[in-house]
Amino acid sequence: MDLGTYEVPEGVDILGRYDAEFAKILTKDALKFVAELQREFRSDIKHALESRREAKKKYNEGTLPGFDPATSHIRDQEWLCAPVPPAAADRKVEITGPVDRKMVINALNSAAKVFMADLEDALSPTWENLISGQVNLKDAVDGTISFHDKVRNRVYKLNDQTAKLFVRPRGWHLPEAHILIDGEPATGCLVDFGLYFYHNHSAFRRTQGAGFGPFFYLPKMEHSREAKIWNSVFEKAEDVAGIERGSIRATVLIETLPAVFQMDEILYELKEHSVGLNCGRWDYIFSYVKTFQTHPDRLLPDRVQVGMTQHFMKSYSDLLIRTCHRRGVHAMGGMAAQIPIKDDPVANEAALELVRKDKLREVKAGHDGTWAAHPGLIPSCMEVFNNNMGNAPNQIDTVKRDDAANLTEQDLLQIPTGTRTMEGLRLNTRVGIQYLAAWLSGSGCVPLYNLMEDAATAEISRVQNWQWLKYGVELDGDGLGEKVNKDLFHRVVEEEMARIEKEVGTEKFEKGMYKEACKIFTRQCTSLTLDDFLTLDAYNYIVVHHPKEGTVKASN
Ligand SMILES: CC(=O)SCCNC(=O)CCNC(=O)[C@H](O)C(C)(C)COP(=O)(O)OP(=O)(O)OC[C@H]1O[C@@H](n2cnc3c(N)ncnc32)[C@H](O)[C@@H]1OP(=O)(O)O
Ligand SMILES: O=CC(=O)O
Ligand SMILES: [Mg+2]
Repeated sequence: MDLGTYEVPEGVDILGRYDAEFAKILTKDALKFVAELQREFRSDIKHALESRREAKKKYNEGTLPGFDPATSHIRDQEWLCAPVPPAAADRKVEITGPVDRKMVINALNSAAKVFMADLEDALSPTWENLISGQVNLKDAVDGTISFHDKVRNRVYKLNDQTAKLFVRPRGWHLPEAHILIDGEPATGCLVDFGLYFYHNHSAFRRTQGAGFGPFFYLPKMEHSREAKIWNSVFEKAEDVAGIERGSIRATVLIETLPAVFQMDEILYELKEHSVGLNCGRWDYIFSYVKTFQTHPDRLLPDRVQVGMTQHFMKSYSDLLIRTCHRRGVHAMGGMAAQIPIKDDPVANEAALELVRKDKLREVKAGHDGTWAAHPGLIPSCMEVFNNNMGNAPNQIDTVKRDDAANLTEQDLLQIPTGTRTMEGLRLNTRVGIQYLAAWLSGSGCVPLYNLMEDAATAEISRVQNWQWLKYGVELDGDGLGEKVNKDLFHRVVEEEMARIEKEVGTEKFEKGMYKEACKIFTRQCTSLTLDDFLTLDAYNYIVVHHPKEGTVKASN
């Protein structure tokens, strides 16, 4: 093999930068496994994405999402998912975060029960982030990961006790443009899953999973047919690795509006591989707007007013708990957006109190665990769950929530109450542009105005602006009564860009990607038809091909 080139199997091309560390992940055999997954499942994935487009067309024509009469037998009959593996029984608090080396160590050491290593909402999917992330995950599973912060002369290493690792690959819609398989970009999540599984299944099962694993989180699905593909991917991976059926376990995020009507069906498809569902509340709100993009009677109030106590959000969480516990698996809660505020103890305590309140609501409702965005939140979240669950690892058998069986389609779709304001429009714009600027620079999760912002929260800002513009809504909550139109929006964009420059400083503003972000965000908010995802268009700006380094073909 030439120095500086990846050795690839037939039909695979690598267009990303060569790096000797990356080559330990992008081995010929690992790439062969990814290519096999791609070839076996590409037509199913294509069909699933086409079905999403057909469903969107129906919703745009006025149909409301709902339970599918054709699968009522799955909802009505009694059946159980495979028993929860002992290694994943206690998931009271799960920390999430991108796969940055230092953060992986900090998350594993955080005293959370689980670390969800995120290749999705919290990660900008640059080649560097993704493949160095795979290096970090492998070193983490091997137990050898370390990091030397030279500026602070601090060495990071794993504690004796660490959180259990779950990995969240990208959603089905995202391509991996640096890896071509038979001339086409690979499916991002198959690259993420395939590389991680290939390199880590054996060590994970030995050291973390007590014979089970690896463990995954599966994002942004809209229908059980997508869960069926994942189940087949898992079966194929188990066969290739020669491990028992049901070794791999996954928690599916219920974070699209169509999927809330498919929770039993999704668990059914993944019956042998399931370890529960999770309330991905931020994408869920995004999906509510997206699903009802052409329904002016279902506009949301300001983003900050759409909390978990709104009837449609509470109904979604209650039904998720009931469904999971009926099927014998975890019902995981979601992410509070507040993070520690370093320089203001009073504001910090107020933020912590909001997190505690959110977690108390979750545990009392019957959730078995929750998400935390930052290590500083783990003690408070853990305290709330321990105080309310005692020594039990979960509430699967104790809080059945049969009362939620009566929740209807109307409950799940009920329009949230609240108002729309100029400040809501401004905040959407300011946050959307700053988040996108960070994402284009390689950071997929950032603190903005003392809240965590990631791809899911930024999506809410984008689609809400788009919808308010499309319907010229009246901003009725601040007494100003302005109607949103293009002139107003362009003025807001200009003023918010000036505010951002003032806040971050001219030097950072000029060096950063703010102007590019503003262009993309403004285009997406004002386009005739709504883009499905902010990150699909933005992805084109972070793809960096290195054709000169190329790849060297090797025989199979
Ligand atoms: C909608 C959804 O999908 S939610 C799931 C996706 N979102 C996430 O995963 C959020 C992850 N969280 C984060 O990325 C960060 O906490 C942010 C961006 C929100 C805040 O970041 P910052 O303000 O830079 O954090 P801060 O400076 O307070 O960090 C302090 C320390 O905690 C560490 N830290 C902060 N968050 C995390 C985390 N989630 N995992 C591991 N370590 C973390 C930092 O690395 C830093 O470590 P150090 O003291 O050793 O240097
Ligand atoms: O992925 C989680 C969400 O809230 O979105
Ligand atoms: Mg999400």
